[in-house]
Amino acid sequence: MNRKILLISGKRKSGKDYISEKVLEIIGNEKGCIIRISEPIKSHYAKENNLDLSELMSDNKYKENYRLQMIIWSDQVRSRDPGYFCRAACENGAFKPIWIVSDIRRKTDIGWFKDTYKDQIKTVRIFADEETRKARGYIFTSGVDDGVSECGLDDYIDWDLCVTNNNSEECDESIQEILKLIS
Ligand SMILES: Nc1ncnc2c1ncn2[C@@H]1O[C@H](COP(=O)(O)OP(=O)(O)OP(=O)(O)O)[C@@H](O)[C@H]1O
Repeated sequence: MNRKILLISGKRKSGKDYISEKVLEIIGNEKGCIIRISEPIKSHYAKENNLDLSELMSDNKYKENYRLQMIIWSDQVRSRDPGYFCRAACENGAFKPIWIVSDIRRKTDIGWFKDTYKDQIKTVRIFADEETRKARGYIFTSGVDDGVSECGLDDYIDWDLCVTNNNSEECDESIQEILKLIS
């Protein structure tokens, strides 16, 4: 199947999930789906450590408590197989023609998608000011915000589209730009 695949990246609380959900609302569930690389990371991690997966999947403190440990554990898995979580995440979207991958964090993620799906890929970077991100609950965490999962794409310049999401006007404009990429 020839797909359109959006790879969405941005710092913590820049609004990756929020914008991905809004784009999906417009595209519709028939055509599109959101793929989260964090899903297989969380489900495998929860299983191994006997944790509550629904709490890990939610946008709350429980997830933040485990974020650093999950990063360390998932890096160990990635060092053996860089595409492991990307491959597992994509199994969830098999039959949909449009995929929105809402949590691209590493050059190895982009590399795996480009190698696997070639010119079906469009990359998007979302920017939000630190002040805005703080208002959304971002608190600098050592080991997370200075690590590769958060900074690995800071120097990536090959984005198909860069957008901002500091307020609802910017968010609406950004959504329109993203939709143009897959029209
Ligand atoms: N344009 C917006 N208007 C109102 N609220 C927003 C907007 N963008 C994001 N938010 C809110 O900010 C919070 C963080 O957004 P979101 O979870 O999408 O960020 P994220 O980049 O996916 O974060 P993380 O990397 O931590 O998963 C959420 O509560 C979301 O509802």
